[in-house]
Order: sequence, then structure tokens, then C-alpha cells
Amino acid sequence: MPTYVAAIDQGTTSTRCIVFDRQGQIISQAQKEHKQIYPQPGWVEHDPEEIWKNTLEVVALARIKGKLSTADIAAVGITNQRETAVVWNRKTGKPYYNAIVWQDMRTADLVARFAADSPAGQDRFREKTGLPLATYFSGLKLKWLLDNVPGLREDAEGGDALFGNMDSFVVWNLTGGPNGGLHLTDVTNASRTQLMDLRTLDWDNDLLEAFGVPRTMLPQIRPSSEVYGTVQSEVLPGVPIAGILGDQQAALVGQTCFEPGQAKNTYGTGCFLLMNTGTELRPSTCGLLTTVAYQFQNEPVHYALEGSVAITGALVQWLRDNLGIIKKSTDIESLARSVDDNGGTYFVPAFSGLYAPHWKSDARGVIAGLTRFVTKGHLARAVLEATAYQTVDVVRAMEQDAGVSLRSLRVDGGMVINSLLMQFQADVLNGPVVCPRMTETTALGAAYAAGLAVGYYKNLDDLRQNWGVARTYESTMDDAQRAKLMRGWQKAIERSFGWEE
Ligand SMILES: Nc1ncnc2c1ncn2[C@@H]1O[C@H](COP(=O)(O)OP(=O)(O)O)[C@@H](O)[C@H]1O
Ligand SMILES: O=P(O)(O)OC[C@H](O)CO
Repeated sequence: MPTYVAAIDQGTTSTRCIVFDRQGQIISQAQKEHKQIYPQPGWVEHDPEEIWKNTLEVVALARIKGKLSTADIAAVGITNQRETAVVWNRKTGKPYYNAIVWQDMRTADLVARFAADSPAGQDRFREKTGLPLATYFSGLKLKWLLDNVPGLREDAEGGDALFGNMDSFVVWNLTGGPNGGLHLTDVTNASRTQLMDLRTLDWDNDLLEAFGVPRTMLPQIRPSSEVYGTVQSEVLPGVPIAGILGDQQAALVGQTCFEPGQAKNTYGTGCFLLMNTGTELRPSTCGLLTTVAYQFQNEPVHYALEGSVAITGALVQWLRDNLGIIKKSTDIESLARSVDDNGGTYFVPAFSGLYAPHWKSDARGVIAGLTRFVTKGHLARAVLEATAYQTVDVVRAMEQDAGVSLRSLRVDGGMVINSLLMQFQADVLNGPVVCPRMTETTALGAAYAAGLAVGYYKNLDDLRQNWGVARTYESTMDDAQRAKLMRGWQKAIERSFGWEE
């Protein structure tokens, strides 16, 4: 049996390849950022060809760095930014248009129109899909593409145009592209399109009709862990592709949250809190999503409740790139530590409207509470605190929906190295925040899914053994201070609502 498993993590800002050993330790890795394209306010696109090129590069580089032959790698798992929609031609492999990224807001008018057409309003498709109408999900992005890209609808109806999220695009290319590439996705990614019925786990005819999407262009929906085929590209020839998971579900698996009630929060571009609800499909009444957590081979599907927050780490990048207040993302911690508190300032980063638990496409960013006292140190604090407050809002919604209180929060993602943020998170949450030893849980989850399918890992206990705590943050804040901060946040967030007409 080969010694390692690999994962390709196609994320919002970069693509990574990480190779793990059986204990979940990193053997080798490579990462490459791609361009963020903003053609108009509220629009966000990626170039799919650039991402495919980067994928090949990072896989090749990870192999070179680790001096790995293909025989060393038992299987590869794919994980990806979810919802981001791409359409390409089956014969040439050429995309018809840039990928429309999950944060993109161009479908806001469609959201309003679709909601107005139904007495259920924004919850029109919630029963079947677990999702409210929002700019976030793929279905309306695909409708926009079909309605706006010349010739695409005809090609889709004729079977020449293919749709996918980034997992499908990468897998199709890895398995031969125009020469027999496999057109498939997994249940977790499919659950984010708003085109799949959560109960049947198949594309739903009523939804396809409502969104005007021809079935011929959709990928086949498969479990998250099984051997789908082998890589044809020369970067990893012959290696089985044996796992596909949306990146937030992959992190849930990487954190080994296999029991109902276990939850994790991933702090990256946005924040995504997922709680495993087992085989039970649990509807939300508090503004969360019901989504597929994972489906392992020959096992029943597991569902999750999810609180998605669009902008957290992206706000740190904004401070760096748009205002130039910091040079590197990591500089924010020392700048924030230069002051004692937020100086009365609150930053609501509603750049893509607000996601959970509010789902308001018309919200826009607000900085509230400014006085001449406020310095860039206070702003840096307000930026970090915004991540923690948004997380508190989804935790409280989750506790209400699930009817249990979260005893502790497992965390991961690029922002958790910021100990000021993690301490503040524990303070305003009033509960322990637990950082695992391995924080690259997204790639790890995809590697676990692939490893399980090929027998590299025997069972879930093999995976559970690999999880361990690096650090736990406990709350040290008094109740009055916490309540005051949360009141300030609540006032600020209400001021962001209804901005866009
Ligand atoms: N020390 C830090 N403090 C706060 N935010 C940080 C820090 N280091 C990185 N980040 C943020 O974390 C994000 C990157 O995390 P990552 O998990 O790689 O995100 P993604 O998978 O969404 O691309 C960026 O948005 C960056 O601004
Ligand atoms: O690529 P990330 O880590 O920013 O995750 C993005 C999410 O999958 C969007 O739903």
C-alpha cells in the first residue's frame, strides 16, 4: 500500500495541494493564489483556466518538494470553494465565461423577483433544498449565465455545454477533459446549487424548471467518498480520485465531527459553522441552512445545519489591499494590540449583503460609532471583533435550531493563528474555543474521504485518533462587558440593513 494520501483544495483565494501521512501530518504542500476579478461593484469572478493551470502547478510542486512518485500516493481527494459556478464546452474544454464566485451579487434582482413570485417569499425553495433564496447559491448564477451568455442555452440544450462547481471542473480536467473527462460532483456540492432535493439526493425537475436549467448540462451526483476514476493528467497519472467534498464539509470531516451535535467553525475568507445533525434532516427556523454534511461509500447520508458568514478574513484583506493600513494579514494582530479596546467602533462587513442568520441582499458595509478618538488600532480591533460577533450570531441561531447549547467550538482556518481574535471569540461566546493541532482541516478532510474509499484508512476511528487539541481559549470577560459589546454590535448591524435600494 502506498504511504500517503493527497488533497487538492481549490479555495476562494488560492489552490493548494497537500500530501498527508496516515497520522494526518503534512508531508509536502504547495499553494498558488489566483486573481480576484471585480468587473463591477458587487461582482466577483475567477478565471477557470488560471485555476486549472494553478492546480497542475501545485500538484507538480507538492510532488517535487516531497520527492514523491505516483506510487507513493494511495488516492487523491478534491475539495473546493462551494457554489462558485462555471460552464464550459464539452468538446473544447473552454469556459463560456469566468466562474461566478459565491460572493457575487449580480443575481440580487433575480432573488427579489423569485421571492416576489411566491407566498413563501425568500423561503420558496427551503423545504426541498434547505436554502433560502440568496445571491450565494449556484442555481441563480447558472440562470444568469444561461440568460446572458450568447449561445450558451442552445449549447446546453444540445448537450455541448457543461455546468459544474469548481470540483466538477477540476475532476473533469484531471480525468481527461475533452477526451472522456468524468462529469460528476458529490452530494455536498450538489446541495449548494439549490437544484438538488435534499431527500432524493437527485436534481429535481421542479427546481430545474423554475431556474430554467437543462438537465443535460448537470454533473452526475455521487457520494463524497468512493473511487470515481483515475487521474489522466501527467501530474498524477493513474492515481485514484476517491473523495470530493465542499470545503466547509471537508473541514467538518477533517475535524472528525462525526457525531450528531459536533460542530466546527472555519475562519477563512468567510466563516462557516457546521453542526453534524446525523441522518436527520433538520429544518432551520433561525436563518441557518440545512445542507449535506457528507456521504461515505455504502453509508447513509449525513446532514448538517450551517451558519455561513460571507466576510471575515476578507475584511482583513480589504484593510490590507484597499486601505493599506496593514502590509500583511498577520500585521493586524499587533495593530489591534496597540489599543485596549474598539474605542466604541463597530465594523459591519456587509460587502456581499449579509448571510446567516439575516439573509439580507440589501445590506451594505457600515462603520459605526466613529469619533475623533478613533485610530487605525481601533479600526483593526473592530475588524477582528466583527468576525467574532458574526460567529456569536450564528452560534446562538444554531443553539436555538438544534435545541442544544454548544459546549465548545472547534475552530480552524487561516485566521485562527490570531490569538487576540480567538481569545475575544471565547470572551463574547462565553465558552471554550478549541484549536486542534492540525488546522489544515479542509485538505485533511478531503484526504480522509479519499483514504477511506481506497482502504488507506480502515474506519472513522482511524481518523478520530489523529485529532488532538493544540490550545483551548476560555472566556475571561465579565457578563456586563459582553452584554455591552453585543448591544453595540446589534445596533451597528441594524444600521447596515436596507441600504441598497
Ligand atoms: N493573523 C491573521 N489575522 C487575521 N486574519 C488573518 C491572519 N492571517 C490570515 N488571515 C486571513 O485568513 C484568510 C485566509 O485563510 P484561509 O483559511 O487560507 O482562507 P480561504 O480558504 O478562504 O482562502 C485571509 O482572508 C486572511 O486575511
Ligand atoms: O474557499 P473558502 O475557504 O473561502 O470557502 C468558501 C465557501 O465554500 C463558500 O461557501
